[in-house]
Amino acid sequence: MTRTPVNVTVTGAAGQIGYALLFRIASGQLLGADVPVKLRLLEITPALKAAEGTAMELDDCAFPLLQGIDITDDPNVAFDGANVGLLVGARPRTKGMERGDLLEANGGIFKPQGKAINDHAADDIKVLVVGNPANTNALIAQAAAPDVPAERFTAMTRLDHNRALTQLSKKTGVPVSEIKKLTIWGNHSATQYPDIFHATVAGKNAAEVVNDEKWLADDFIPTVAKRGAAIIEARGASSAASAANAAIDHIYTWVNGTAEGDWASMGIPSDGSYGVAEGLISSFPVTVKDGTYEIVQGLEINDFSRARIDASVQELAEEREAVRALGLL
Ligand SMILES: NC(=O)C1=CN([C@@H]2O[C@H](COP(=O)(O)OP(=O)(O)OC[C@H]3O[C@@H](n4cnc5c(N)ncnc54)[C@H](O)[C@@H]3O)[C@@H](O)[C@H]2O)C=CC1
Ligand SMILES: O=C([O-])CC(=O)C(=O)O
Repeated sequence: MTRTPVNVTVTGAAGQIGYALLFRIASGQLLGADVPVKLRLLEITPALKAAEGTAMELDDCAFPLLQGIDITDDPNVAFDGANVGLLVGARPRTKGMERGDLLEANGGIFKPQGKAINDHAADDIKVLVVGNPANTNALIAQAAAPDVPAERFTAMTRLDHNRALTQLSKKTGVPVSEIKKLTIWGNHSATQYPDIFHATVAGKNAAEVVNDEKWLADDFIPTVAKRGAAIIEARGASSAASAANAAIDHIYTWVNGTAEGDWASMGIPSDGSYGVAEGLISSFPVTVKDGTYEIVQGLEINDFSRARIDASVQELAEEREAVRALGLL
């Protein structure tokens, strides 16, 4: 194999998403079946031993594409030469914590990681933030990396996109493979807006096929937006394999492109499109070609959608103000 390996850095590698993610990266599902990878696992010091255990298991898979594993608790080492950064490790909210406490705790994680990316990553670095609150954590990391093009910092809403695909498939009886152009707008939070008005189901407009605004407002949207909480309730732990799967989908799409006649949802820095304040990392419909994404332009936004997009964007603006007040931007 002569191709130069791609350096993939995963933070929070010993966590539950990390465990579901690393084996798929090493098997070629992140970048392609012919792309060799080197893994860099970043963890906090007390979790290094667990990360070593995962690395031992990776060794034991004898993946032909896996050309090395480094484990470290130093972000400067973890991101040295990184081509892809999957920022999964984050401080989850625990009892008694206010949102502001969470933003502050995560600032302590994403600011130094952003700086390490700025100082050490490869020129083509692509960053996906998974750790919550993903959009605002991405903003913190981006702000700490002024030498990296801002558009390289993205946040994950692909899990929401995939959840919406399945809910729509169940409602219409049409397989997910025949559902296109669905959009998640806004924040990866309960305010997100899954939009089917431009989606197609077996070639027909999805909203017309469904023809049930009550289902849309009272069933579909809350089911998708609150799915994370429903998984925690059912499993006793937050989504892990589905989150890892969405991270794989997000990067695979970013590197290999969207299919003709379809688009994906990505949390990306707003250029002001669709009235989303510039600079906020908000989810948009995007097409991707040659490793570059573009916001789908010209979609008509009806009143139903407008109110919901605005509410989620308002929440993002408030989160930005909160981290700004904490000196994290
Ligand atoms: N955007 C999305 O759609 C989703 C986001 N998430 C979020 O992903 C994050 C990770 O979830 P899990 O893997 O289930 O959590 P987890 O608690 O199992 O693992 C997190 C890992 O991050 C590590 N970590 C903490 N601080 C770190 C630092 N400074 N550097 C490197 N590693 C660090 C911890 O030691 C731990 O091993 C959470 O914030 C969760 O809310 C989860 C599901 C979906
Ligand atoms: O809700 C959570 O804590 C995990 C998450 O982001 C999701 O499953 O969408």
